Amino acid sequence: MAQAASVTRRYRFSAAHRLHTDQLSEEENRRVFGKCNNPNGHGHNYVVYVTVGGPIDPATGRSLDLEGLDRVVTERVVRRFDHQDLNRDPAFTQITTTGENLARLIWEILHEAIPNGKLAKVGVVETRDNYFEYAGPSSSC
Ligand SMILES: Nc1nc2c(c(=O)[nH]1)N=C([C@H](O)[C@H](O)COP(=O)(O)OP(=O)(O)OP(=O)(O)O)CN2
Ligand SMILES: [Zn+2]
Repeated sequence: MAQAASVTRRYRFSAAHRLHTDQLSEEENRRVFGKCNNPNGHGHNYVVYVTVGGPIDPATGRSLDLEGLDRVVTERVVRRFDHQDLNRDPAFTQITTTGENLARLIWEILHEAIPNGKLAKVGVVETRDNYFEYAGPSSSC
């Protein structure tokens, strides 16, 4: 029986954002999001870790074609977000541009494109100290 393994590949993009939601008043936004609600926004050099898994092909020793993964992530994620204002992205009109939401959005984008349930996890590094992960909807939901 083929053994399963996982591979994690790192990607980068830089983007601006502002933590703000129309569901709260201006004052509540300032209280909840603090300096991250600054109207001028701010930027991050985001690092995205994409983990994919599957059986190891006995002939190649690989569980995944990394070049294929690069194509998908570059076209669908890096090109979409690099040097953009995340708050202007259509996916963020109703949700805040938190790391949690960004990790989930990237997972959803990649889940459509990566076949056979191979996508295991998306990790997003936002700052030196902030790291977010999303691994798909919880089975209990
Ligand atoms: N739950 C979340 N909280 C915060 C998020 C988030 O995505 N989810 N994001 C931010 C900011 O976007 C922010 O830019 C990072 O803020 P902070 O952690 O304060 O970053 P600093 O490096 O400036 O931290 P200091 O400790 O103040 O140096 C905030 N919260
Ligand atoms: Zn931020």
